Amino acid sequence: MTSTELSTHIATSAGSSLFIPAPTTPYQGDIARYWDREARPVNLRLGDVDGLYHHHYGIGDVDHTALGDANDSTYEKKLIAELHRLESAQAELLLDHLGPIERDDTLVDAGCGRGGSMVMAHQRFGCRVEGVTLSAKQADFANQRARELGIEDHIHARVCNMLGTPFESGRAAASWNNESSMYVDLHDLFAEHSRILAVGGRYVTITGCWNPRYGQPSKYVSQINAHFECNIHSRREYLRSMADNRLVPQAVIDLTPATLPYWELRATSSLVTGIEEAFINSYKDGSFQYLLIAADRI
Ligand SMILES: C[S@@+](CC[C@H](N)C(=O)[O-])C[C@H]1O[C@@H](n2cnc3c(N)ncnc32)[C@H](O)[C@@H]1O
Ligand SMILES: CC(C)=CCC/C(C)=C/COP(=O)(O)OP(=O)(O)O
Ligand SMILES: [Mg+2]
Repeated sequence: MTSTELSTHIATSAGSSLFIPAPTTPYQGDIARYWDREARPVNLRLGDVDGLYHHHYGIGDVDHTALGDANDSTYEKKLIAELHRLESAQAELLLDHLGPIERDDTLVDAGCGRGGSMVMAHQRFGCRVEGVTLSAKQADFANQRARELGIEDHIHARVCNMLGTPFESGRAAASWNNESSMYVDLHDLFAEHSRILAVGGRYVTITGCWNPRYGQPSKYVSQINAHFECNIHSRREYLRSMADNRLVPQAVIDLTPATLPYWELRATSSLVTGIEEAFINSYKDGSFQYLLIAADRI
């Protein structure tokens, strides 16, 4: 039994397991503080559009007819709605790859943020969704949104290290990391997903990863790491760590071309955060890729 498994979950019998949380590190304390303090307009203004708050990026073609004339007084509002639509389209694509999910299934969102993807998953499948985040502020926000929507019986966010969750082994029908895998060691991560997933369950991640064909992380990838205090992994590490933990890829989709229109539109908005050029340049020079990987737990 790996140290992660031992420190994570000492099961005595169903329902009476003794849960010992995975150790947290000073780094995870910093990440918790980052997200507790985060309040960027680019995230809050987009979430205000329909109450789905995301901390991930968009995919798909920009609907320029929806934007209208850039000189129109309503243009900024339409641009925010369009950026948000593209971010919600990204979550829809992730959900498309979870496979057949029943109302009595349980899903796990590892690194759930303010819970936008959790709400979308429940609205699509009618199932239960458990989310974990290091940020108490995010967990509270997500649970408040669930109460406002009257779905608090179905979705729940908690402060918990995704490397050591309290969830029973082999019970999750599907689980995912939506732009949250770059904060943890992938072997530890996929060992925990492999533990909580049912045999035949589905794991999905949408992530940015550095491209081994480029050679090493580029300066743009380093800028993104510094901006978010994260540690972007290579595409090779994802596939190797999955294989070592009984996760066999069913689909690997390069979403790089699909995310560029979002970034090019975002770079024209008043909500820029300064990281836009690093994403655009790294996608264009091939050093960075935006991938969806869907894998079966065998
Ligand atoms: C970029 S946000 C993505 C949020 C969400 N997946 C979404 O798509 O909106 C990254 C999330 O990962 C969470 N996170 C980072 N490291 C974590 C860890 N070790 N355990 C649990 N959550 C973690 C952060 O708290 C944050 O909620
Ligand atoms: C693809 C990669 C490597 C992403 C890193 C993880 C991350 C911080 C995503 C966006 O969060 P956000 O929506 O809070 O960021 P922003 O403020 O830029 O919109
Ligand atoms: Mg954002």
